[in-house]
Amino acid sequence: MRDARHFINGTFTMGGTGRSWQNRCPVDNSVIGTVPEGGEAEVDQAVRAAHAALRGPWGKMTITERTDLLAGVADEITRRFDEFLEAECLDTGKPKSLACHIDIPRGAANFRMFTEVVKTHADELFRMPTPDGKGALNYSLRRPKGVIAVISPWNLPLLLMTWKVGPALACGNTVVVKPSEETPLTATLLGEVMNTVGVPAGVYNVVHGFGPNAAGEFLTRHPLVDGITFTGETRTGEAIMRQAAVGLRNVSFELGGKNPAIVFADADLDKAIEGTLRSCFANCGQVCLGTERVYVERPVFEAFVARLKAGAEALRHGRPGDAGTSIGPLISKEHQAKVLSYYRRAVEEGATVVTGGGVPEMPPELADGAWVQPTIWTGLADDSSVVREEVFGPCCHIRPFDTEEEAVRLANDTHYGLAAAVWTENLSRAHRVAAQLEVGICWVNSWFLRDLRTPFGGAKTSGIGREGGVHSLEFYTELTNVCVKL
Ligand SMILES: NC(=O)c1ccc[n+]([C@@H]2O[C@H](COP(=O)([O-])OP(=O)(O)OC[C@H]3O[C@@H](n4cnc5c(N)ncnc54)[C@H](O)[C@@H]3O)[C@@H](O)[C@H]2O)c1
Ligand SMILES: O=C/C=C/C=C(\O)C(=O)O
Repeated sequence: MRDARHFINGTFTMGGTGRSWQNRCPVDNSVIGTVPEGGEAEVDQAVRAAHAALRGPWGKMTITERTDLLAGVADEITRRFDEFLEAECLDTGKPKSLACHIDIPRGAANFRMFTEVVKTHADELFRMPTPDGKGALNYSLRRPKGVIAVISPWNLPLLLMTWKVGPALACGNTVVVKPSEETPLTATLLGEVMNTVGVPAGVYNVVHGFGPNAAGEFLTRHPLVDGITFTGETRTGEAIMRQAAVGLRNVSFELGGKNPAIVFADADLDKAIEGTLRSCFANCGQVCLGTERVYVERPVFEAFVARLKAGAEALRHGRPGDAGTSIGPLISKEHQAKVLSYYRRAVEEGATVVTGGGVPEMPPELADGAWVQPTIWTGLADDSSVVREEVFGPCCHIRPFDTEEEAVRLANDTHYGLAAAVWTENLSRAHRVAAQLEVGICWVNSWFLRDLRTPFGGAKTSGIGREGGVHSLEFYTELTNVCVKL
């Protein structure tokens, strides 16, 4: 059994609500352990601890002392790599082969990289003429924003949580994290790391619980919270924005997507198939950046569909640690029901099911897991709900196109605007199309290739703001302009 605990002011605690829930592993629906449900009192304790820590040793550290500590956090995550891997795979059921390349290394990298950003970024300076001819100098100072509320989802729990905690702490803030109720373990484990490394009490806090009218909402409404960074569904973002309006707290949102891939006839088809198999099916399709709409230029449409089908059918469901496993379950039985409802709706809306569409046959000991088949459709109308709504499962719809203009129009025909992938060997076309796509991230001949210095976020209803590199500093710091008359 692996029970989770809140981590408040450097101490692990069950809190005082007396309420808890059972954390289940989606591989077989077995109980992993108990998670305490935080309420208003736990959130208040955590936020007050974080607020006090701003004025304690943490707030007095030099930038070198602070970044040395955070580099130590990265080292300690790496030293305890196997424990983080085990915990993440228990919570999510994802293949270890995936988590050991993506989730856990990025957990460490998110701390290491932002120590570099805060040490190396340049401040703005403007020289200003004055009537007396002596002039004035303006320069900007960056101060921590204060207490940051971090609300994170379940699909890449450690990666997405540390993507916010890393820069927030590097900038000198303190944090209260409300991890997804589905994935409490790695956030808890990170509390042990903070204590081992010597990060002062109150700098990193975790309160477990649910969203609406529960720990998540209490946290975003707390008057001592100075900024809210959230990754999750667009509708949750709208709710959090309303909560943040009271007291005018700033928000940074990374939200949903219905991401297109465009495959031109001149693409290297081997690369396009390999990349699209990953973008549609990696993490069982539960990646915000993942592809759910594929547009393929007509001359290669049939070949592309046939090859993607073969690739999807070659994926092997299994336990996270089994050697042949290439796809895990969805996060929960509840999410399985949602994804399967889209599988049914696709058929009702007239789709041709190229492959999948249901639940795979699993051995009896795994039969109660949240498994679904990788699924490919063709033939849906552009306005069908399966083409317009985010499913967040291992599925895509493939549609042919005839011209570059048509492909761009179809790709942009959505209220979302997170990511796109363009597959072409024509350099001019790649640049031309990328410039027209209404997205925060456009990959050309690749997918999920991440340089952590680059701006990351979504256009339209896929987000507000950008994080990454110096863009994270924009959110996690307040600027003071100092004007000095010479
Ligand atoms: N753009 C990105 O970078 C990105 C990355 C990963 C996931 N996502 C999106 O996340 C979604 C899947 O994750 P999810 O199901 O965990 O999202 P979710 O919105 O249901 O939950 C995310 C978090 O918000 C909390 N929450 C819910 N209601 C709240 C409220 N009213 N106040 C405060 N907190 C609240 C939840 O408890 C959870 O911790 C998908 O839509 C996916 O596209 C986006
Ligand atoms: O599921 C969404 C994936 C988001 C990835 C990142 O936020 C990242 O790579 O920083």
